[in-house]
Amino acid sequence: MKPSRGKTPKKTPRKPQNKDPVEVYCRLRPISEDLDICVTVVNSNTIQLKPPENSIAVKNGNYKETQHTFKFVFPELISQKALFDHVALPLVDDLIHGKNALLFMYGITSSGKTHTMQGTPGDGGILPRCLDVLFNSLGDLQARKYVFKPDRANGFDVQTEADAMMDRQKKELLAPPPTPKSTPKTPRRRPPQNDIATMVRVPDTNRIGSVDEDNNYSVFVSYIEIYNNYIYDLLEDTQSDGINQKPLQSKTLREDSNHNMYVANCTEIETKNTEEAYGIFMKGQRRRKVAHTQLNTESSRSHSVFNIRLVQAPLDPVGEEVLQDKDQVCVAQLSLVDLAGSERTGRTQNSGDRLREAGNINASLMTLRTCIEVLRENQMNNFNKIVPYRDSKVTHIFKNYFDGEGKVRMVVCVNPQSADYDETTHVMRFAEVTQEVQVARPTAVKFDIGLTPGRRRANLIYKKMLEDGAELEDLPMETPVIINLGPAFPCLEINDPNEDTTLQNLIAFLAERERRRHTLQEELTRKQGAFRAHLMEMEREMETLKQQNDELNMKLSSKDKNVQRFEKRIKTLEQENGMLQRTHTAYEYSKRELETELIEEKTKIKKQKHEQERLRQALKGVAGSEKMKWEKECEKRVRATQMEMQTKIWVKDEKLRQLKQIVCARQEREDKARKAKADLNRTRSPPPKMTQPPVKLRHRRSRSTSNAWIDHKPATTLDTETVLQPAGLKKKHTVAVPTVKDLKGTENYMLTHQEEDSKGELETKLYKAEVLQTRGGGRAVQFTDIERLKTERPASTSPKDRKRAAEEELDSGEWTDIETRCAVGYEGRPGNADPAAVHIVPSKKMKK
Ligand SMILES: Nc1ncnc2c1ncn2[C@@H]1O[C@H](COP(=O)(O)OP(=O)(O)OP(=O)(O)O)[C@@H](O)[C@H]1O
Repeated sequence: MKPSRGKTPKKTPRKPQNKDPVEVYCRLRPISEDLDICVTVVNSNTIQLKPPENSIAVKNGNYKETQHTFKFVFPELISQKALFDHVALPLVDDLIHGKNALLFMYGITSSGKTHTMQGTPGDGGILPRCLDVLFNSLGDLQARKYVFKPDRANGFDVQTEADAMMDRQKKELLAPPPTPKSTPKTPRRRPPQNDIATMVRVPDTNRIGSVDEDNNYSVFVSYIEIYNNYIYDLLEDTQSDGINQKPLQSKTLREDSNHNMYVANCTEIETKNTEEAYGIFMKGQRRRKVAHTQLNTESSRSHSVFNIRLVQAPLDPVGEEVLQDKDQVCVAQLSLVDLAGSERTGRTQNSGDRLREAGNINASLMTLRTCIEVLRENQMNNFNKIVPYRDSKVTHIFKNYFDGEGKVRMVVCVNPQSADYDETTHVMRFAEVTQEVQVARPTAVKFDIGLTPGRRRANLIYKKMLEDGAELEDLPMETPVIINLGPAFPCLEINDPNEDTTLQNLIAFLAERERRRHTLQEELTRKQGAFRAHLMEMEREMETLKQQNDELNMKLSSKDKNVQRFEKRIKTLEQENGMLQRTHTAYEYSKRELETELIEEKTKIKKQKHEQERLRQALKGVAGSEKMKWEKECEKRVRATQMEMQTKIWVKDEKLRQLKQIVCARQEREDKARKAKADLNRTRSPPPKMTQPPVKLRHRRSRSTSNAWIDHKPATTLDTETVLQPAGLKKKHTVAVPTVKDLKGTENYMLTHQEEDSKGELETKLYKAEVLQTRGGGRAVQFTDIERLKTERPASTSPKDRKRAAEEELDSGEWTDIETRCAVGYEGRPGNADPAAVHIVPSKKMKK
């Protein structure tokens, strides 16, 4: 009989087969002591459910306690190992013997399904233990990597060790350089505290003893999840856009040539030890969709399926390599399924995505229940109803386990708390129905193709002897293990004396053996000869190769030297580069500092300029206002002085007027006498002492310009009827009050002043002056001479008296007053009638 090929659940076991029921185990999870429980363990197979007061059952009047029986009941405190040994270890054994198996966790949310499947680092669940036991059992019976290659149609190709080595080298060359691990942040990732792959794992030390040593094995794993009724490959290498990994694309289900369902283009990774396989599982686990719900902090939102496929094929007759025959490749599969927990949305209070997920989870679990129920009905009543596997991906993918052959086991996880009672009763009902479904018993793989058992061991011994330096001649030529005489003896039991078929069969069998033995012996002899020749040829080749090897070694060492030289050079260049970079950085730094300083200086200058401008404006304002103030003050003072002068002049005019009256009266009396004595005595008045010119000489008007002069005669001046004119001046312009305008056209000036002396005589004084141009364009009057005319009564006046009187007057304050006045010059401004400035020539008195 040919071994099963592609033994993943087969749809068509055509001959009548033995069937086994689905085995259902029940596991209770431990809960807090202060919570009410509704489940009690009756015995190792039975649990009892008691409806709590607030359950729907009680509200509906159903107070009945119910008992449920399972293959085995694991109480709360059962260890992971005990559960594994009981439930999953036989499945690993089956896997090694080429039998398919399906193990799934079922239960409501937060009942301990994931815990049972995955466990904790120190106390692994079913999955890591399955891997441990599998690899412990296979040991060095594993084929080299890539000897078995997935053929992309759910089967496997086999290739020689040499080809496999080529593939390995290619993979190593193409492998990207190791990059720092950056796991994208996606909602699929579990919190790091649960990343148990990073923690210490305690492996299971169990191993299956009955592994066929004349086969080679390879383990392939794949990990998928069914989320919202879409299949995702959790091991798929997604491309990254630099920040995030691209989301996973959903996969489709296909049927292979043996009518087995498989996920198309699903990543299947060949692994050689538990750590590698477990690492792959954890990689997928991080991508699995989990979420926080009211009832479980890390609730699985999808069904997950971890597939372990064990590929095996017999060794060739010499026990060296895998037999190069695809037909002899056997594939068995163990599917470990962690179903998402059913949940009542009323209790979880989910909304949005969680609600949609819950809906899909419940719908797929409902389809599973329906399928199981229809199957059971079909089997019990011999119906042929269509099982709605296709209604959900989770049932579609496992269709072959129920329709084909394989062992199916289920662990029903139960949370014994009273709050879960109503949902737990549903689970119990489903579990009981499932136990009634029968699945075809799988058959163990058997490679009965006439190859001698033990050939691997013989080959190893042979190699060992060669390694130990045994001579070719000493080697046992008749290696008993590499040939055999065909299949085992047929059944020799004879129950009926007349039955001769058995003997005939035996005769035929022995004849066949005889013939085979003969052929084999001939073949052996021929092979020995060929082998010797081959060995000799190999020796020669080996010599040649040794020589070539020496040459290559020489070349290699010279290349090594070159490489070392280049490495040194690279090192030096790197150091130089480093130095340059440091210098560059330092320069960059100082450049930045200087730039900052420059900006600061610029800002300072700008500020200073601004400040200066502000001060200039302020000073301008202050100067303007000061100037105006002083102008006003000057104006005020000038006006005051004018007023004073005006008053004095008025007083004097008044006096003169009174004097005139007196003089007129006297004139009338002394008319005749005065006319006779009309001779005027002229006394030269003492010339004013010039001290310092009030204006700079360069401002003197040129004497050649004009000879015109101003005769300043106040209106009160009395006519003395004497001729008293300044010498040398011709053009005369008489004014009562001179203005700057009057002064402009002239160089000379004369002021006529009259007053009455103590004796009542009228004295007329002529103050002569020069008109000078001032710096500001005005005019200054500088007195240069005084002439005095005294009109006296002839009777009372002697020349002696007149001289004395004149001297007295010279010394009197009156004179001083006039002198002081003569030293004052008025400076006029163009367009301004009043003098703008006064120049004072210090008098004798002042000097003193
Ligand atoms: N046998 C057990 N011993 C100790 N803790 C357990 C056990 N079973 C479950 N738990 C704890 O109960 C919590 C819920 O368990 P778990 O996540 O396995 O539930 P679940 O059935 O997978 O839920 P869901 O369907 O929502 O994913 C976890 O914190 C887990 O550690």
